[in-house]
Amino acid sequence: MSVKQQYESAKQAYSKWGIDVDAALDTLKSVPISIHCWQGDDIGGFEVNKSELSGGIDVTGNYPGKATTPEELRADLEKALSLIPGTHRVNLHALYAETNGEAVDRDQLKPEHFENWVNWAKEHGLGLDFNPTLFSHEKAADGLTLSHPDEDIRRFWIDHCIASRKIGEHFGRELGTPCLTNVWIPDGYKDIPSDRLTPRKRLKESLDEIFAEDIDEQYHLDAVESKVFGIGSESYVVGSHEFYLGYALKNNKLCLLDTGHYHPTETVSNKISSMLLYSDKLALHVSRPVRWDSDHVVILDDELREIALEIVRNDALGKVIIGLDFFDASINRVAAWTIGTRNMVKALLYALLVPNDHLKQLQEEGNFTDRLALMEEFKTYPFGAVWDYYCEQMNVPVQEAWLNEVKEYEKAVLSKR
Ligand SMILES: C[C@H](O)[C@H](O)[C@@H](O)C(=O)CO
Ligand SMILES: [Mn+2]
Repeated sequence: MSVKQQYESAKQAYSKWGIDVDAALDTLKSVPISIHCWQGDDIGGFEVNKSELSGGIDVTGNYPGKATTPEELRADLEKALSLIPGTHRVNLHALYAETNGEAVDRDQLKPEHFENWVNWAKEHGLGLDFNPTLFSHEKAADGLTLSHPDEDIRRFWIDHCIASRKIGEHFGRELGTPCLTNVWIPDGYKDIPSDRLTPRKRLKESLDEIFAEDIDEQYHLDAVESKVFGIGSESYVVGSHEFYLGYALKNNKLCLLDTGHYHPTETVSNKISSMLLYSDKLALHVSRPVRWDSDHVVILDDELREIALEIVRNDALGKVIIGLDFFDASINRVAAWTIGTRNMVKALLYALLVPNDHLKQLQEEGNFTDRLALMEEFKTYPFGAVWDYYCEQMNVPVQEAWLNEVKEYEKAVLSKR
């Protein structure tokens, strides 16, 4: 049977439950995933005075062929994007600035340092998102930035974040789609603090300065990302979940939930509905923590499906901004992007093909037997046939055919680096 014939047969199975598969695919096409550029070069960036990766995060593995120039990184992203169905976005960090060999410190960064990225995004019809980089820098050597006791260091990072918001606004104006600029800081302590409040007060004051200027939401959105611990900040993180939840609600900012930034049995899927009762929008960094915030490539596991279900069944596709955050240097990096992003899109498709309203009704009626039975049966409905058809329609390889393309790219391009 052809992909189309299998699709037609799958459509019939879903139509029994009133699910319009064609409409689901139309919806899916309109959902952008923000693909993080940093999977392509192990969060190295292109700064002239490059520092080692710091901030309590780590990339392990030494698979050959990582991008070492902006041109290589963009070429690798293009390859991955050609294997992922849909129109997506690319998420940049400040350390991906291009400064023509001149050392420009982060507080001095300007939109012009990202012109190549903007032109490239225009050429490929992509939106851009942005992150100030508050790690891998001598002024973050002790793991403190916006909450630092030293005023000069704080000033430097505040200015960097202000500069980053202007860069994000520029992206939004140039590309006609708002840029999400997300602030994540590594600040915290290895051992038990004697004062948890003072650093948090300083962080709050720094954020107030950073966000003092309003930027039109048509071009730019602000997000803040919390964390539970990092390497070297095991006992205390200044920007905890509660800190940013409070800050975001009070100041009309987006909370960004990274799926690797919570206690191991705490799930982001269970937070989305609560948070959307109090904010119009929130943002995600979808990652895969293995025992810690290890940033493994996203797989189609239960939690990914549950996150997608929470977004879809709560009618929140326009409210939850979906970004990815993983970095694995032990496998082909183009494959890592492709696997992780295809899985995110697959999870959304899965969620669109579940009779969500019927299942909600069953719960309201207290019919938990039918609820469980159907939720389980839908796991093996012919979702794969719909996915294959979607890939074919979107002119990207069907099933594992993309892997051969990555292997050819590795042979022709990556292996020559
Ligand atoms: C590089 C990313 O911005 C960084 O991973 C941050 O988002 C994070 O999740 C830190 O743990
Ligand atoms: Mn993150």
